[in-house]
Amino acid sequence: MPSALTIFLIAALLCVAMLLMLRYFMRSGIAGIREWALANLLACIAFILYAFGRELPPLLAYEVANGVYAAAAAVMLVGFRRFFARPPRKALLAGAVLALTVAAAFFHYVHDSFDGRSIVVSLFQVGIAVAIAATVLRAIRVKRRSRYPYHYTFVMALVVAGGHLLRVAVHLGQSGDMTSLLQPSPWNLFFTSAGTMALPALTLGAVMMVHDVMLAKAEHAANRDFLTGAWSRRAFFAVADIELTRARRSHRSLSLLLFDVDHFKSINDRLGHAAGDRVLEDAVARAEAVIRNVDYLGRIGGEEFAVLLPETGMEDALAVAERLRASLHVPAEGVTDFSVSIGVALLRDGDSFAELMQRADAALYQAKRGGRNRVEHESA
Ligand SMILES: Nc1nc2c(ncn2[C@@H]2O[C@H](COP(=O)(O)OP(=O)(O)OP(=O)(O)O)[C@@H](O)[C@H]2O)c(=O)[nH]1
Repeated sequence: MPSALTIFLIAALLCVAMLLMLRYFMRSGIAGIREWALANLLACIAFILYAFGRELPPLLAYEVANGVYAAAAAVMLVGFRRFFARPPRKALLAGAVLALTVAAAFFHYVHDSFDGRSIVVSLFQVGIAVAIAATVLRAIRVKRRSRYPYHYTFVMALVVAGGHLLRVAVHLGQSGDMTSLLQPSPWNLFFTSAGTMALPALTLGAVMMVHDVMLAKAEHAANRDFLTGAWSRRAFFAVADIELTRARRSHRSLSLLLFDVDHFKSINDRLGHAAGDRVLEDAVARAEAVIRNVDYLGRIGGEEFAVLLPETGMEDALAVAERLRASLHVPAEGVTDFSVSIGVALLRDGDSFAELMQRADAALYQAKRGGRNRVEHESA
């Protein structure tokens, strides 16, 4: 059976490995990574202090080791809070770490009790683990591509909390039987090995979450127009293909709006390219507010956009188009006044997406010829 000393040293090395891995992810600039790295560094120091507890002065082996380990857990929590853009609550956590260190010192100098020290340390860890679980739980409800990293971290935090509660119960029930962290008793070895794995296990969850964010960012960069955030032309055509197949299979309607900013060239010429860019950003932001979140808004060309409306017939599509036209024509602060012309087409049996686009484009052309700032639909 390995000794507690060996377990602490292996755990310290594992924290070093986690630290080196987190160093790689640091360049992503994602919030929280620095704190997770610091937490692993602190845990590594604490494990070394615990490992050599018999050789070191008691102040280092007890108060400093427990204080540093508590700080590691608290900093881990700060990392999760920063990752999810929540206030880090550093002052509160620093106060809690200080209180834990004072309590550990009390159970050393005033009333020397290994049970007492173990119980306060474990209760502190329960609090931190529950706070991590609660922080991650709020984020689980957000729609994501993969929920696994968040579920994993949530469950792992609860397992850590459960493990520490069990340790509290064992210490309460076996008062006096265990006298040191380095004692080779089965319970002690179990809690040492499981407890030292807590921080690395939570770090794995953190790294999976970082990876998930990096994937989401890459996906966004690949599928979204850089200026406006609308679907890029390529991605829009890809989702349109999927929606077309779905509409055919379910015999549901599918409509397409094509809209184009009127006299956009003259906006650029009069006010400059930056003012033109603001019009495009504003057009997308306001159009997003008009359409449903099941609709797709894509930037098809320079100042031309398309909106795909699943399960929408001509009458409803025309109503959406009119709402869109009217809402974009309202002057907005910081953006020059502009209007859009809109062409509307409805998917017909046997249509390809190119044919649907062609008919919407013809309707848009009619709207332009008819005087602009208007909606036209395809001819029957
Ligand atoms: N600011 C800005 N301008 C762009 C961008 N992409 C394309 N353009 C400009 O958009 C203008 C499009 O002009 P036209 O196609 O002549 O259309 P228009 O002036 O809107 O005229 P109508 O559509 O007939 O009302 C061109 O001058 C392009 O250079 C962009 O990302 N930002």
